Amino acid sequence: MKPIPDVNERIARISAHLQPPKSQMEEGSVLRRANCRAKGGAPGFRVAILGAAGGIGQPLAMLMKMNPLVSVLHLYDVVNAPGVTADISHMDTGAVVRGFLGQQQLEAALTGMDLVIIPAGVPRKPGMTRDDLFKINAGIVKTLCEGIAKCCPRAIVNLISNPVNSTVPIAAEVFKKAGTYDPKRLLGVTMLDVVRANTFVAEVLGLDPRDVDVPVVGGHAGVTILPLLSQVKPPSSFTQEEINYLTDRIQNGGTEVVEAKAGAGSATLSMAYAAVKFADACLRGLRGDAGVVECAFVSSQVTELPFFATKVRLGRTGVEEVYSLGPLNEYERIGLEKAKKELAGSIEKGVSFIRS
Ligand SMILES: NC(=O)c1ccc[n+]([C@@H]2O[C@H](COP(=O)([O-])OP(=O)(O)OC[C@H]3O[C@@H](n4cnc5c(N)ncnc54)[C@H](O)[C@@H]3O)[C@@H](O)[C@H]2O)c1
Ligand SMILES: O=C(O)C[C@H](O)C(=O)O
Repeated sequence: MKPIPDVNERIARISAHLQPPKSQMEEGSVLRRANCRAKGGAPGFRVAILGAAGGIGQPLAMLMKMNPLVSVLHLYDVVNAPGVTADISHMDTGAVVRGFLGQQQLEAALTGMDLVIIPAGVPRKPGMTRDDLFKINAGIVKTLCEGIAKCCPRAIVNLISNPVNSTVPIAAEVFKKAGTYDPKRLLGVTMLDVVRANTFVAEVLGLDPRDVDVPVVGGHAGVTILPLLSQVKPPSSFTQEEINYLTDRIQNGGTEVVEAKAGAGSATLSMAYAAVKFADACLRGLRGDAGVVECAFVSSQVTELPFFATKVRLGRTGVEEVYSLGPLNEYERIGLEKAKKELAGSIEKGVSFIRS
């Protein structure tokens, strides 16, 4: 009897025809593949998830395997990647799945990727702030971004690991050091704040959440999460009591889940949903779809801070336009000042982690 090849070997054989020529991994490859795709020729984009065996990583991997824009899905983790890969690879959807375990396989996981999604790192427990995760997650994000700079410097990066307000500046500094920084390609994922805001506002208004659009700006921690309720679509008015309730619930949505999970981690399922919604928007932008607009924490000139979350337009090169805040009411202006004060410190902490 012939020996049975391992999962990666079998997947590698099946998918050998999907490997793009080396030249396609360079600049312009995204455009060429997207153009092919529009004609029904090539099968889609190459996506890596770093931290794929985690609470977010697993459902995120499952949902990305279901995304028709994805042709190749690389699942990297320092533990359990083979099991998750074997499991996800049995789904009868188009994307070919490959698993990568441990630091020595990081480069293989990253080579040729169009989009890298990073949910690697430790989550909060009750009583902790997101900043309490800095000590561990800063180093993890640094190492992973060094790999990206080396192996897929043109990839779009979706950074989920907390504290996002500091990990995005860390990633930017790593890329600057490597000479590969493109601010249009680095995005901190704040989509869960928008998802929550849409849900909670819809509850108050008695609407279907799918019909509600709440811009959430600033950053991704406590008072830096600033919902702009004056700009809700469809246009709506709220009592001051509703504004206080909604702002507080949106700002503390993460803590609500951390406390409910009572030590077993933070939001994973709603986060995987939000991450896929955001990644799908990035892929549609890469494909060349018009009018793809989402909120994200990006390099920005909207305020005096170097990074800020606002609505951005996503396109073939990543963030193609960063929208301004629009008209704010007095309540939101006060919230903005508080958000900026806290954000400034978190951004500086991330920058100094790499520079000093
Ligand atoms: N941006 C957001 O809105 C948002 C929402 C929820 C959670 N998060 C953050 O996402 C992160 C992950 O949360 P989780 O619940 O999935 O945690 P988890 O502990 O369940 O999973 C994290 C995974 O990362 C892996 N990992 C650790 N070090 C790694 C490394 N060096 N390289 C690759 N993988 C590594 C772990 O093995 C684990 O599988 C946390 O920092 C959490 O705070 C962010
Ligand atoms: O709250 C957390 O620690 C996780 C995440 O940032 C969230 O908003 O759910």
